[in-house]
Amino acid sequence: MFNSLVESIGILGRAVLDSSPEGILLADREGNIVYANNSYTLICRNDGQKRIGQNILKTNPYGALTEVILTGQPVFGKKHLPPGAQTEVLSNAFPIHIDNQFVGAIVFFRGVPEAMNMLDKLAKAREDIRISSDRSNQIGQAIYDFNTIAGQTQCFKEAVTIAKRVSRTDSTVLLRGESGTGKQLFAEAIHNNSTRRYQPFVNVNCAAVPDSLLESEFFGYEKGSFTGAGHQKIGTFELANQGTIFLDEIGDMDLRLQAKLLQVLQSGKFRRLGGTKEIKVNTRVIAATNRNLEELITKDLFRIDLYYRLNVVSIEIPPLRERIDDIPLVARNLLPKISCRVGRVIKGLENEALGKLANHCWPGNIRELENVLEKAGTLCDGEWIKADDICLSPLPSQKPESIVSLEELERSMISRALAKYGPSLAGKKEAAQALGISLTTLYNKLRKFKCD
Ligand SMILES: Nc1ncnc2c1ncn2[C@@H]1O[C@H](COP(=O)(O)OP(=O)(O)OP(=O)(O)O)[C@@H](O)[C@H]1O
Repeated sequence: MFNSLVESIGILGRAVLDSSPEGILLADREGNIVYANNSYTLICRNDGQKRIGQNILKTNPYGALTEVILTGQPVFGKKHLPPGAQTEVLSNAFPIHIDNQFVGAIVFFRGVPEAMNMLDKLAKAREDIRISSDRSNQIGQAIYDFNTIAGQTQCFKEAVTIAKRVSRTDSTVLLRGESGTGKQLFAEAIHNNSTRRYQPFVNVNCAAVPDSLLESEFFGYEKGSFTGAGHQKIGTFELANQGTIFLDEIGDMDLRLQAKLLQVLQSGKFRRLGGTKEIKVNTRVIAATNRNLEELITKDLFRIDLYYRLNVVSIEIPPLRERIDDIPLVARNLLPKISCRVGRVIKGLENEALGKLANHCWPGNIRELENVLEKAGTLCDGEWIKADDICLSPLPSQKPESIVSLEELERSMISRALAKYGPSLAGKKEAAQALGISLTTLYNKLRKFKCD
């Protein structure tokens, strides 16, 4: 068995085994060592040639090779100090079969420090993969550019002109306008028209992330910095480095974080939570709000210094009711999107349908128009939307002289107040105050009208 196994290795087999950086020992089925490669000698600092002919069951009764000889089963990741060796090794050993006959076993091993080093590299590679997949999940895509923003009315064109101008600079921009007017669209278009367009565009909705998590969302954290921080997290400011961060609903940010944000805007530097290293970023900031920041300042809900810092260039996006003439153009622009959503081609709107849209006051702006058209596209039976396909929520301003029920009036005022102040808790508080009712009453009415 001894000689036949040695012969079976052949010249090529020896050359291959000798070139391996792993230590290798081969034993026949009785445990007699028939081969040791060069790396065996280097790793164990023990002459491999002297081991040939020794029986592994006697010389190393607890090693991986012995275990395979005794059980016929492979052994993985066994840590062990071989006899005569000066360092522990980490071994994988396998049985060898020829013509279905168990003829012996082979062990591959590395010195533990070297194996640990490889495990470290593996862990690092895993972490790199996790971080980059985290990044790709968080980095949004800026799709829109100025060609896709529809609007021909004077007030709208003025907003677009300022946005185009500012896109060529690195200035901080504050986009203002009611909910659904297209602030996000403007932010994307500014990024895509800037020299940063091939860099990340990262979108953070300050109202959607709980205050307690917003800080770590912005600045990231180090592993172990708090219970549950099992790994390092890169914050959105760092993810947006060289690119643009879009801080949507900035008026809903909590005061403590406003102070931190101001500090970062002033210095361009921050530390991850639990971190000691200062991280410097070159991130362009575009903020947006549908709240009245000046009013929030008077109520001590928004920092005046942050306001000045953000308000370097302010762009007011007009509500749709102030650009009713744009409705045919905007609706036409929305039709390809609507066609995709409803699953068939909608070619356009009949004139009567357009007239009906022009008589509405659009508290939800273009987002509301988009929803109305989607519903109409679903209901219409041809390729053209008719007036009857259009369902608008009843609003008193549709026809000034028309009389509507008190319930309709109430519903409409609530939806206007929410469109003005936003759907967040802070927005609802303000809406309730403006409507002269308590927050609880507002919630009850929202439940009643099923519009919460
Ligand atoms: N000029 C436009 N042309 C075509 N579609 C538009 C236009 N402006 C906005 N939209 C569409 O209207 C919807 C609302 O736009 P967007 O999200 O940018 O509004 P917003 O002002 O950021 O709203 P919010 O304050 O609620 O976050 C989006 O689906 C957007 O694609």
